[in-house]
Order: sequence, then C-alpha cells, then structure tokens
Amino acid sequence: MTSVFDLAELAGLAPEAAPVPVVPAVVIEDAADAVPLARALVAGGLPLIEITLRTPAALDAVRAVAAEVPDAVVGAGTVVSAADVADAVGAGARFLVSPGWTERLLGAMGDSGVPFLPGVSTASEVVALLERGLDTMKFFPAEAAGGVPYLKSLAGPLPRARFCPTGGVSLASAPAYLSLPNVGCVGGTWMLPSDALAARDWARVESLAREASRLSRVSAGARCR
Ligand SMILES: O=C(O)C(=O)C[C@H](O)[C@H](O)COP(=O)(O)O
Repeated sequence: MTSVFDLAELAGLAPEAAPVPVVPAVVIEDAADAVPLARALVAGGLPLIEITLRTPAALDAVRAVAAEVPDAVVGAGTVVSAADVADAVGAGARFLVSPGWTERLLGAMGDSGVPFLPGVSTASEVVALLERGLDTMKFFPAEAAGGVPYLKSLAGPLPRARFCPTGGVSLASAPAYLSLPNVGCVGGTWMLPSDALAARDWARVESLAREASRLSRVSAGARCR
C-alpha cells in the first residue's frame, strides 16, 4: 500500500514531480479559513496538508479542503482513536498522522485504506512497529526526543525504519533532517505562525510556504517513493 512517503502518488503526480517533502501541520480555529489557507499552502508549493484534529473546526476544515481545493492532498493529524480514524476518513482525509500509537489505533489506521504515520519516539516503539510490518512512522516530538542525532543513531541498528520528524522542526533545522537516509519528509508549523493565521494573512502563509518548498528536493526526493 502507498505510504505517506509516496508523495507523488499521493498527490496524483508523476514520480519526477514529487512534491517537496514538507508537511504543514495546521491547527484551525475557524473552518471558514481552511480553504484560503490550503490554497495559500498549495500556491506556495506545499500540497500535502495535515489538519490536526485538535479543534472543533478540524473535521469541517478537512471536508472543505477535500471538496474545494483539488490540488491539495489533505490528511488528518492528532488521530488518537478509532473514532478519529473513521471521522477523518469520512471527512475526506487522504492520510492519517498520530502522535503515538496503541494496538487499537494501529488496527483502525491499518483498516482505513489510507496511508498513515503512527508516532514513535523510542527504539523499542520502532522495533514494535517493524515487528508489525510497518516501516513508515512519524518521529514525535522530534526536537525534544533527540532530533537529528537521535535519528542518526537509529539508522544503524534499524535501517528499515523511515521517519517523518515533527515537533519543533524549523526552516533552519529541516535540511539536516532531510539529509538523513532514514527521513522521508518533515512536518511542522513554522510556515503557519499564529499571528499570520489570526490576521488571515494568507499572502504571508504563501510566502513562508514558498520558502519551505525550496528545501532540498535532491536530498529527500530520491527516497520519497
Ligand atoms: O497534533 C499532533 O498529532 C502532533 O503531533 C502535532 C504536530 O506534530 C505538532 O503540532 C508540530 O508542531 P511544531 O512543534 O510547532 O512543529
């Protein structure tokens, strides 16, 4: 099955046109903002968009982006229960991201039919997921859990596991993550500053997305299939 790192396939693009491996994590307060926000991200070159289920507006936001922004690939983040999985997929989420995992959550995400990134932060969790046949995961909270040196250390004993580090990642730190052989994409909120969202400053979001979209295609693109 397609993994979240099969970015071109997820986005419906040819492999050579794989999008930049940066996934904005959106916290949305007003569902009416979802479409203009998603359009700004897409215009800035970031078509993969994770809307976190942290706010009451999130599911309506997923629904709106799925219906009205065809160039976006919208997914749901903060998926922490089987009910979240059902709600997110029902709303049109095309991928799922969770900060952690349980057997039940893995089962529900596995049955959902869409790619998913279960969150891990320890070597034992990586081993547990590999044991279950899953090799694609979110590394969360990336910076607090050890950042680039930690992922480098995991690559030796656990080379099959591939990660999407998220949590404290910035424009400055993203290139170091993307240069690692076990990183397929990075997630973050740095292109969505809360003051820009509060002001509905979509031009600023687009410009920050464009800046993020210049991050190395070369280093990660080859591994994102
Ligand atoms: O809600 C979840 O499922 C998450 O894990 C959320 C995101 O990973 C963080 O919100 C990233 O946020 P920054 O640290 O600002 O980049």
